[in-house]
Amino acid sequence: MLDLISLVSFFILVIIGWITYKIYIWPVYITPLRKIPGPPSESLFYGNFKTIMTEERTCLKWVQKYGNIIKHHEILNQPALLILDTKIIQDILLNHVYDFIRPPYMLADAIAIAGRGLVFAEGENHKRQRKMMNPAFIHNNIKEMVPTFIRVAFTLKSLIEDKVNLGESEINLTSYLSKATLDVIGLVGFNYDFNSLTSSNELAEAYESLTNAPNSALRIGINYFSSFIPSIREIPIDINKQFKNGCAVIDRVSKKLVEEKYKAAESGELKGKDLLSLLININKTLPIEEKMTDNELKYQIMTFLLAGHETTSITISWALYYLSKYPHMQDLLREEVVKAFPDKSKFNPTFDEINSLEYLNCVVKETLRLNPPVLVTSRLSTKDEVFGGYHVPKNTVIMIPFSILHRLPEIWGPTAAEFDPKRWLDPSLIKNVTNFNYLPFLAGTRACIGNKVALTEFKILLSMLIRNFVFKPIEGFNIKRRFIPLDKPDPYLGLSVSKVEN
Ligand code: HEM
Repeated sequence: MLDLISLVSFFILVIIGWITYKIYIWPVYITPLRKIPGPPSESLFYGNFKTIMTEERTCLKWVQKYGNIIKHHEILNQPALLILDTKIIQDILLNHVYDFIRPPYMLADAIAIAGRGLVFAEGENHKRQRKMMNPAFIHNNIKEMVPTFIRVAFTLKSLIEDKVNLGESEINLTSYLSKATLDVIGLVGFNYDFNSLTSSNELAEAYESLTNAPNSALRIGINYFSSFIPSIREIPIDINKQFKNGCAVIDRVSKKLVEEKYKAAESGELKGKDLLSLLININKTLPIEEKMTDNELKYQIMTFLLAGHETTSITISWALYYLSKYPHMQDLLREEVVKAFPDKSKFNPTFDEINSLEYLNCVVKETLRLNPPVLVTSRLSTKDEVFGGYHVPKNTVIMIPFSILHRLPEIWGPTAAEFDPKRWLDPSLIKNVTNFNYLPFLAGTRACIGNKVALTEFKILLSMLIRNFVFKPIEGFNIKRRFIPLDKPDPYLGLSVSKVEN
């Protein structure tokens, strides 16, 4: 009996020792990264992760104190690097892009939802998919999407107008904007009409349940550990059941969409200008070794949804938030839009017309500077590296924090923290801005493939709203930021809305 107790005690001591070594002794005293300056860890569980995601001011102080290469601690206290040095960023994102992969944590669920489409493909697989997909995103194809953006913008405008006409002036715009951009990406991405602005839909519901469930500790824990212990997803609890049901709906609907398009392509009838039709038509012309598989094509559907839906609606939300806070900027933008499109019932801009509006362009750039929906990107080094004279071993997690780079006073001046669209017209400031210190769409080989789609869609939806409505903050309604997984207004963007009378 005593022996059994000793054995169990010994076993427990070994486990405690191993955990202590992994999350305390190694990260603090042994890792080669300990020689790199940085803040002390704030928690054995979160490390400095929460601060990095939510406290830009503290991070800016770290940059002043420790420089552009900062050691910090990730979840479970694991040592990692924050990189703000633009030369090193260029190496990671461009010159040696395939030496840095996405870290495995949090990846299993994302891959279960979106598969190894473009966002989650690595190495040669990514190279092949990207080469094949680039032609679908050329200028001329995006021009063809403009009528769809305008059509959805009119539906959005009518629904908000109906509310205002009913005397409901305080409106939750998050829900409208999210539905509008979902409808847009469904139509331009794979010619699928979610119609979510006006009805419910099983794919929209599955997608919503997977991406917008509340951030409980259990959900985050399962999400994190499922990358290392996949069987966690097999435990029969509600969170896992919902997850599996959601993935099953996405799989079934995406498969059907690809099959239908394949059939149309075989009989030579696939004339659609949506991205999936373009991809299938491009795929037909490629040699076998460059072709996308059926599964890869199916994965792109969810990839477009995940990458292109909320990112765009959140950007419009923040723009409206700032414009409601600063009415003179809202007036300036409205003047520009009214001047370009005097008759609001015939708002029908072309791609070139909408992109020629100077102040609108400044508003989108400034919104994406202060509130890039993707706050940070992470990579894992697959080789030993030397950064700024420091040895960085293989398997180091590296974070590039866009929101901090976008607020550095040495680039953006003393008003870096303020929303000021006109800064983009100041040549002395703009000369400091490069592809590797202003990164709302990333840069280099893995930069956002949909950035022109997003910018044009943003401009058309925002112009439609500003042309038709006046937005003001609701007294006493406090809007905060929810940082994870994307930086969005919390609890939602609620604004007081009235009609522009003439
Ligand atoms: C304002 C809207 C958008 C923002 C701010 C944005 C931002 C980004 C960022 C930062 C990345 C790089 C992520 C990383 O590697 O960690 C990215 C990648 C990507 N985005 Fe976007 N995006 C937006 C809209 C869109 C749209 C509309 C689409 C599709 C039509 C799209 C498709 C993609 C894809 C496929 C990738 C992966 C590219 C690759 O790895 O080669 N995005 N986006």
